[in-house]
Amino acid sequence: MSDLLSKSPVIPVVAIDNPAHAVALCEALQRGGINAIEVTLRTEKAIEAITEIKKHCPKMILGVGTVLTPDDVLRSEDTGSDFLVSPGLSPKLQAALQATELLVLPGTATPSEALSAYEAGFDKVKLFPAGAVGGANLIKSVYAPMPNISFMPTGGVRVSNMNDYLSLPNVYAVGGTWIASQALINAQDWDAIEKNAKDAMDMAATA
Ligand SMILES: O=C(O)C(=O)C[C@H](O)[C@H](O)COP(=O)(O)O
Repeated sequence: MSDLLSKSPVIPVVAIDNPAHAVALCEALQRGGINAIEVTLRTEKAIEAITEIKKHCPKMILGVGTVLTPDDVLRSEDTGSDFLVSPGLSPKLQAALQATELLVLPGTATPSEALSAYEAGFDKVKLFPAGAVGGANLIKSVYAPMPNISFMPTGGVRVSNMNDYLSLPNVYAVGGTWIASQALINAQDWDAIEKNAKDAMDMAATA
């Protein structure tokens, strides 16, 4: 299960307003070479969109993002998704995340939070909001004292800085909205999303 993300160094973080866009979005990402997606629970129809992807895009590694509550964990499990991502951890959310069989990538912003997440059983965490809390320098600095914890930075990651992160030994992936923004999805600009995906994968190949 922890190898789930090893084939995708880049995770598009998306907010889908219209579930009818979900499959075309995944197909555009896949044409661009990306086979993983994190669909956030930020929109009203997010669960419907996730269900569409699960049904029609079996090769997509499917994550649910913006998981904030125990109820979000249960709703996400019901969709048959592969992994869960949260922007942070609270005691109640942590207990619910410890109870799931799914791969969990909890949000952390400091070394202490990363250590707490590790103690709770999570050795792959997300660093959020990465750019605002120290970026690649922060992740680089914590490698020596905490080499067993690895990070997926999100928040301020773009094609121009993604390799600052991916070149570090304790980064397993980068995530972000720049590949498939809500505006591009709503405009159904699949060509632009395919190009952004391809550019990101081409960049990742040189990390
Ligand atoms: O809500 C969540 O659970 C998230 O996953 C947060 C997102 O990862 C960031 O908001 C992405 O930030 P940008 O790529 O800078 O737009």
